Formats: sequence, C-alpha cells, structure tokens
Amino acid sequence: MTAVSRYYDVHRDAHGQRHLHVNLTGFALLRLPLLNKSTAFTHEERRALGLIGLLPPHVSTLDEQIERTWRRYVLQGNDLEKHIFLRNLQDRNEVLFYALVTRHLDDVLPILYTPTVGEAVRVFSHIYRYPRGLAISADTIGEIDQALDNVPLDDVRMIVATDSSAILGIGDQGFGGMAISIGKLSLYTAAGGVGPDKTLPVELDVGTNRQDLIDDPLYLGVRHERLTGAAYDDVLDRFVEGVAHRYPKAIIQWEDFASATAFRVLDRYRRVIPSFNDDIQGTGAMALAGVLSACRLTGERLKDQTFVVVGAGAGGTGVAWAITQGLLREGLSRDEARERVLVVDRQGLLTQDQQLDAHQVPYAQRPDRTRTWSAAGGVPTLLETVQQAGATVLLGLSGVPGLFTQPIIEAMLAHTARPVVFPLSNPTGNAEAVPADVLRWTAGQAIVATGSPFADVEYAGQVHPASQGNNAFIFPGLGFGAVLARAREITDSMVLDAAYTLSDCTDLSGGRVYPPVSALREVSLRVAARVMSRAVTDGVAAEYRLRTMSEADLQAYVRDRAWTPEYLPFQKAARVSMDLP
Ligand SMILES: NC(=O)c1ccc[n+]([C@@H]2O[C@H](COP(=O)([O-])OP(=O)(O)OC[C@H]3O[C@@H](n4cnc5c(N)ncnc54)[C@H](O)[C@@H]3O)[C@@H](O)[C@H]2O)c1
Ligand SMILES: O=C(O)C[C@H](O)C(=O)O
Ligand SMILES: [Mn+2]
Repeated sequence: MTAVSRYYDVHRDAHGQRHLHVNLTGFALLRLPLLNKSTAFTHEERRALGLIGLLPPHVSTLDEQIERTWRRYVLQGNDLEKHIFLRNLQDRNEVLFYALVTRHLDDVLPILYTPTVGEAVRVFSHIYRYPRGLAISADTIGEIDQALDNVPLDDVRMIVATDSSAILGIGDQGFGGMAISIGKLSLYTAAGGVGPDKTLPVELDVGTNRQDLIDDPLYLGVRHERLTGAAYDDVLDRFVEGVAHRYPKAIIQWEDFASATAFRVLDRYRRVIPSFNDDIQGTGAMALAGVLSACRLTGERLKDQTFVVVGAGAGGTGVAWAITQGLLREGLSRDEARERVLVVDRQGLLTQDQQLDAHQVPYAQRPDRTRTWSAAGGVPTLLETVQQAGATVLLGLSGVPGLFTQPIIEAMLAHTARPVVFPLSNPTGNAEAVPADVLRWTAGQAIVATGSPFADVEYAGQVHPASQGNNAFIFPGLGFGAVLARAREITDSMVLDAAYTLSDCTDLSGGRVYPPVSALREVSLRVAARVMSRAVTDGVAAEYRLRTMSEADLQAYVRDRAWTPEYLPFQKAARVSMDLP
C-alpha cells in the first residue's frame, strides 16, 4: 500500500491490478478532480460510494468522455479560452484531462504550455476559478508547516516553484506565475510520467514591482513591493525546510527566477534539497542537444563551431555553460572553449574589463583579443561579434523580439554554409527572429529552432519542418529520473546526460534538430532512464535497487512506473473518515 492522499490509497491485488481505496463518498467524491470519474463511475461503484441518483444513467467509457470533451474544446473561441477550458477540465477530472492531453498532445501543448500559458499568467487574477497548488507569501510563511499539511497529498515527489520575477520573456508577473508552475507540472505528468497526485505547483508570492498589478482591484497576490535580501531569503529558507520535512522525497524545480536571484537560489539550495533551475540547467541541456543534432546534420563536430549566445541571464548563461561542457568533452581546454563561446548582453560582447555579474564572469572574453572588434572603439556589438568571432551558431535568450536582423544572419554566411540560428525566447512574440525570415535571408540554408512553436516553412519549393527548442524536452525526464532514483542531488552530469540523450533520440529527417512534440513522452522516458543511470554512477541515487540494473532494466523500470491516465476500480476504504490520522 502506498499512502498517497488522505482521501485514498492505491492497492495492488494478487493479479497486480491496482485499485483505489477511497474514504470519501457521495457528492464530495465528484468534486475532487483526482478522484472524479464523473459519468464513468460504474453502477457497482455508484452503489458502493453513495453516488446513486447523482449521475446520468449511462455509464460512459473514457473514450466517450474524451470525445464529448474534445467536441466542446474545438468550439472555444480563441487560445486563451481553450486554455481556460483545459484548466477547468483539469480541476474537474484529472484522468480525463490527461487522457485528452495525451491523445491530442500536438494540438494542446501550445495551449496548455508555451505560448498560451504566458497569456494565462498575465490574466491569472481575472481567470481564476479553483484552487490548485500552494500559495505562500511573507504573511503565511510562518505557518508553512500548517500550509503544507493542508495540502491533501501525502507523497509529493515533484514541485515546481516560482517567485514570478522573470516569467518567460514577459518579466515580473506577481501571483500570476502560479500558472507556469501548473503548466510545467502538467508536462511532468503528460510527458514525464509523474502521477498528478505526486506533483505540487508552488507560487512564492514575495510581492511584485508592477504597480499596475497592485492597482488592479482583481489582483489576487500580495500588494507590496518584492521582498529582497534577508526577508526574501527567509521566505525561501522556510519553504525549503518545510518541504524537506513534509515531503522528504520531493525534488524542486526552480522556475522563472530573475537572474539576480536564479543563480543564488540554485547555489544556496541544490545541496540542501534535490533541486535544479529549469531556465539555467534545463535550457542549457536543451540547447546543447539541438546544437549536437545540428552538427550531426552537417557532419561537423561541436568543436568546429563558434557560438554567440545573446542574453547573459539565466537561460543564456545556462546555454553558455552547457555548450562549454560539451566542448570540454570534445577535448578543448577551458581557454579554448571560452574563445568559442561568446556571450552578448545589452551592452554588447561580455569582456573581462567590464563590471559583470558573478554568473557572467566565466564567459567574458579577454579584452586584448577583442579590442579591435568595435568600429566605434567601444564594446563590440552583436553584429561585430558575429563578424569578428566568425559565428557559426547563434542562440537567442534575450527575450527581445527581432534582435536577429538580416545583416546579422547574413554575416554568419561568411563563416559557414549552414548557419545554426536558434531564436529561443518565449513566448512567440519575443522570438529574436522568425523561421521564415531566417530561411529567406540564408536561401534556405539555415538550421533553425525556436523556443515557441512555429509553423513549418516552405522556401523555394522545399518544406523545412519547424523544430521547437524548448526545455520541455529536458525537464520532465530530468525530474522524473531524479524522482525514481530518489536522487539526493541533481548533478551537472545528470543534466548533461539528459542533453546527449535528447540529441541521440532526435530523428534528423527533414532537417529537424528537435523531436516533434508527439515524441515528447518517449523522449522524456528515455531521458529519465539515462538520468537515473547517471545518478547511480555519481553516487547520489538513494534507490539502491537501481545499482545492479542494466540500461534495458532501467528503461523497463521507468516505463513500468510512468503514470498513465486510466480509471482504476474504486473500493470503499474500510474506514470512512475525512480525517485519517
Ligand atoms: N526555449 C527555452 O526553452 C527557453 C528557456 C529559458 C529561457 N528562454 C527565454 O529566454 C529569454 C530570457 O529568459 P531568462 O530567464 O534568461 O531571462 P533573464 O532576464 O535572466 O535574461 C535575459 C538577459 O537578456 C539580456 N538582454 C536584454 N536585452 C538585450 C539585448 N538587446 N541584447 C542582448 N541581451 C539583452 C538581459 O540583460 C538579461 O541578461 C526569455 O524570453 C525566455 O522565454 C527560453
Ligand atoms: O516555459 C518555457 O516555454 C521555456 C522556458 O522555461 C522559458 O522560461 O521560456
Ligand atoms: Mn522558464
């Protein structure tokens, strides 16, 4: 028996069939999304659980429910309405929600996740319907243990927590960032295989510096400026302590923290509680994978390339880190790698003679190398850096739309026949360039991937299938692998192995450098298996059974434990009480 929730447990019978033993009956049962089967409750279950008369006579199959729901979904007027529709479904019936998401993943991913989730974040206080996740603020952090105890789930393994300071490329979003934590976790279940009752979205509401939010009478967050310094650290410290106490097996994914805190939070807690930062590490691994795949496509090596990373925040620094690690693996020295990975921020190229943030310092260039690069005698611009360094790969993590102009992309053609151009900023309107332009400027030669979904591009009679370079190809597998290994820490090599696995399972046909969204689950399960194996090698896996397993065993282990949306038979628990001890 596994203690999952105060309302139910999962039991296996002698044949291995799982049953839910529920201690909630009647109307309340239909109101709990984790338990509600709605019209799919069988006659026997209705009789045993006090549901007679509360449901229509016909007992539906899950397929019928998917069909009924999908027909309404497609009638929703726009993407935000579709998002709201799906979120309502999730808050009504989680098995049906995930069954529908799994069946229609290509269609619903951009609605549930990037880019539409960005819109849902912006208007969160206006579309709020039903509680989901843990909301913590300075006012309630003193009661964190009580708050965690109020969460009806007893075996949470995966948490996504944000302070909403830098959501996607749309900045401070106050309480609205809860939508990102929810969206990321729905991928953990749909793609990764973490059961929905093992996930917990968290909004650390430390305030907002957005006066328009504070002035909005409907705003649902706390109305004060963002906490900083010791007051901020206190909220996070107590949160981490509370989680470690209530959910000792949980992994935390830090999401969308502004770079001023992202690195500090990661360093402060990654050895205290198993955790990783999705924007730094997940993005780094995702970008490295795409570049490795682009190299496979052209028959070159990573070490043949010169990289320009634009944006030296969380994402950009993570990308510079991961690519540097890839270059070291191919035998370059640290100094050689540094010369190959040039990072550009607002002021232009990062050089060692500038005042830089600590996370930027390892990627700053020696000024004697770049002194002559700027025509104006100052800091080299992005265009000058691309020209002078001889960029063959250009990666955008600036959040600035249109930053990759025609002259910049054309300049790459002087150094490579096949420029690799990844405008990775989200949501769609923040992309540094759009694929159709990049392909036109390079006569169809560029290898393009974008963070948000774009349509395939037809250029000169040839179709270039869109590649979506999003950390969604990394975090569900990285987190699920860490959960199954019961990793005490998420090591850098677990992150990098996720990158190589993603590249290995990318089918390059048609010139793709990322798998299609339809392969998200398969990719995530393969990533998870490799991450588990690395956790064992690195000595951080508390799950000792993995130590003797072959790669094939690990694959089977992951697949066996991946949650799938199906209705389990219900039985009434022996004792019916809302407050089990
Ligand atoms: N595709 C993905 O999976 C993925 C993952 C993470 C982040 N991102 C995207 O990357 C963008 C940045 O996210 P972040 O978390 O790193 O934010 P961040 O705020 O930490 O970093 C953004 C950086 O860009 C710099 N910048 C701003 N204007 C610039 C300009 N004109 N030229 C060069 N640099 C400039 C900023 O100074 C900052 O250092 C967002 O749009 C986000 O959606 C995408
Ligand atoms: O959320 C995404 O789509 C990817 C990434 O984490 C981002 O912040 O843009
Ligand atoms: Mn993010």
